[in-house]
Amino acid sequence: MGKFLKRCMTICINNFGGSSVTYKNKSPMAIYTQLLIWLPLLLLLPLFLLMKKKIEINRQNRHLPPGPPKLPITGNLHQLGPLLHNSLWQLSKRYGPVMLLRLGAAPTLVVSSAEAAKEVLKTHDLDCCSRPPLKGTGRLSYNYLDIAFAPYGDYWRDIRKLCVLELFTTKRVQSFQVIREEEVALLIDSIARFSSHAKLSPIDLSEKLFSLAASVTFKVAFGKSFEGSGLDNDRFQEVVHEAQGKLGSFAASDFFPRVGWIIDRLTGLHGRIERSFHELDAFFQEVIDDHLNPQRMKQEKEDIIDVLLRVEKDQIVFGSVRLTNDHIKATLMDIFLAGVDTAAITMIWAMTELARNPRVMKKAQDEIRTCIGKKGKIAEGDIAQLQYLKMVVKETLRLHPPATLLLPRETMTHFKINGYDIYPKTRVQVNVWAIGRDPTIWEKPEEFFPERFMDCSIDFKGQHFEFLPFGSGRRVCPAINMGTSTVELALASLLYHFDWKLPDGMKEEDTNMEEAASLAIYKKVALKLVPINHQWPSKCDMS
Ligand code: HEM
Repeated sequence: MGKFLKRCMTICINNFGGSSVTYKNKSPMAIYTQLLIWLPLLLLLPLFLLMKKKIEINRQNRHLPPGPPKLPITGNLHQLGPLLHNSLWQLSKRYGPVMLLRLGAAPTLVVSSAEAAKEVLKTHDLDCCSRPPLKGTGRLSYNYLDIAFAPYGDYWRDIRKLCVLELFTTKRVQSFQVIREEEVALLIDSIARFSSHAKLSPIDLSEKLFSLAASVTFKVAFGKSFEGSGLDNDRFQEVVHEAQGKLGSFAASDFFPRVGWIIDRLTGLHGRIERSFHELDAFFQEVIDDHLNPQRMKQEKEDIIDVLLRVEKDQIVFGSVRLTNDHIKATLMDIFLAGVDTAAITMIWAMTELARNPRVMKKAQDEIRTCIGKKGKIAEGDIAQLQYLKMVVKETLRLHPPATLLLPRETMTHFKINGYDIYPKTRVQVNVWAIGRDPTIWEKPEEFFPERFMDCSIDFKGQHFEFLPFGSGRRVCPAINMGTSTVELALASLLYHFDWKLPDGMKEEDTNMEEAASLAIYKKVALKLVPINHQWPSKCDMS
């Protein structure tokens, strides 16, 4: 510091014309002006240097989580493949369960163990329960008016409370039971017709189950089926799919905030997101207008639009939220984007695992057929008895959670995990897919073995950090009951009514298990199985 002051004095003296010759030649006014310029600098410089020194010391003291070496601009992006959860899993084996990457300009914390997940989602839930502002999510959520992508704050708390109290209560979910039973019955009928006409031909179950999830959601949200809606069913499903694809695709502006938007325009992503947004917006506006039409036939039960319009009309203010049409559309967007694929993907993986594990398939069918008998139809009230089926669903979600990395979170404060410093504005990804395969938690983790959940208290409500298909903490999925109700009823009915065979010549071990990425991770190759109408043994066979 002494040396520094001496240098400053020298500079000053030189500038004021320290040599007697120059000094003498200067007017008092010029000297005064020079003083005015340099004196504050002279006084501030030590302060500036002190601060610089402090920042350097702080930087040296920062204890950041380990992570792979980075390239100058792109950071770690080059180390990631199309299946992000898998690339991150491989990297975590090398760098540990708490790992820091830089994806473009975005520091990203990746958590891959149950203990670290508990730190993030429970101990530090409040420090990191915001969402990063991303290109696709911003546009499709009407500028974050939804629940899933809104940043943490009063607005998100109020809109989430409103939806939990009005849309996702047990009572409301039960009120949609009839819809689920009707749609599942239609699916079973269509498969039964197919199997009696095209004997021993495979059916595309992936397509059937996506349609089922979309039809249930459509009816729950809009109060009528595709057929009666006058909307183009195929186009609607396509648009929902496309929107999910856009949310799952790489947007340069999410990683390079200053220049990324140029790349997104050049690659056409910007235009594709806009198109998806406008098509879905037009669908939603059409059904809202239809609900507002005074000539519309009064429905017996309220659908989701009825509920939201009622809240809008009554001007019920939940905290800061006063609903408008954009809030209703953003909520509908969440229900379609978060609800359709997740349920369909779970059913498809469950049927895939059962097809390549005939022992498990038979055990599940025996349970269902014994409990239901020859009643001919499964009602939602029957599901509570089907304990093995529930274990099958859990085992499916352990190995194939649709949201492999949950939804991205963003930190809001500085805190420590395992002694590592985590700074504000860091993205957080919890790799629940990797945790579900952790050999220190799960014996023979790659094996599909539902019995592991027998006499075991582990469930998926967010309290067991080794099993988090619905997330945990403040941002946990608010619609767990709604999601699992469709999955359980559909699976029970498929297993009750049909025996399922692999297509001719195919062995269990040939089943394709490849994954593909969208907003959720789905089965890449469509699941095709042969349905055979179940023949109940005659009385004498049974004896
Ligand atoms: C099997 C079905 C489902 C699965 C596996 C699933 C999974 C998830 C996951 C992992 C999250 C993120 C949690 C986190 O960030 O910690 C989430 C959030 C969410 N889910 Fe689900 N979900 C399912 C069904 C549904 C359904 C049917 C709906 C709506 C009808 C829905 C609506 C939401 C919403 C609105 C959020 C955002 C919550 C927030 O950020 O506050 N989900 N879900």
